Amino acid sequence: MTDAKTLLATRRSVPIPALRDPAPSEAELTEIFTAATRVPDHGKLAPWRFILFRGEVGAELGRRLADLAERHEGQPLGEARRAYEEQRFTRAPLVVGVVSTAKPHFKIPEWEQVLSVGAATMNLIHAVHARGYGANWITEWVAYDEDAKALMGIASDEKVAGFVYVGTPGDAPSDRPRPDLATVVSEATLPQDRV
Ligand SMILES: Cc1cc2nc3c(=O)[nH]c(=O)nc-3n(C[C@H](O)[C@H](O)[C@H](O)COP(=O)(O)O)c2cc1C
Repeated sequence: MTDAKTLLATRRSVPIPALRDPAPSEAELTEIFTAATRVPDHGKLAPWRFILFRGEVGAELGRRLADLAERHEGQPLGEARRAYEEQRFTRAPLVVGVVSTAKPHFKIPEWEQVLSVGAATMNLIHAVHARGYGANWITEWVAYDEDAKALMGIASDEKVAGFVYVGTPGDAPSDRPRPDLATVVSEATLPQDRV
């Protein structure tokens, strides 16, 4: 298990084609989802849920999403595009759909519920990486298309936070530039006195 300091300092997304078998075991997945659901959550609403896409169901959903894309676009998909859509849930050993179930609440702002799904997604990713696996958080059109959501069993009042692709990384990915802290961190200032 990678220690927390190293994990936070070094984690980065693994390109999806570099995510190979094996996926985390079922016992590891239980630990990973336990970590993913251990997040700040104002009001203890658990305003998120997780869907595992893998195996034959993942393959069949990919085929149906390819058909849906074709219907939407009104013409046959090219060979490469069809393969891409069909392999949406099989190009990594496991894809976790993270769904926001945030809704209006008499006390807890919906915005705070939405923030909690981001925290859950990031905890999921860190828990995956801590165990030596790799992850990549993407969305793409299927996250925003109501017909695609219905195919994936996601209600119209739910939102897709992302699809987290999970597997064993091949090569370590090179890093990418990170923000200059001076541009994003500042001391609070007092308001200017107005005359
Ligand atoms: C909500 C969300 C959705 C994203 N969707 C995509 C996507 O559809 N396609 C993509 O290439 N990257 C997407 N990204 C960015 C990837 O996660 C990207 O690999 C990542 O930002 C790289 O940074 P990292 O190395 O720190 O993980 C998304 C990121 C977030 C937070």
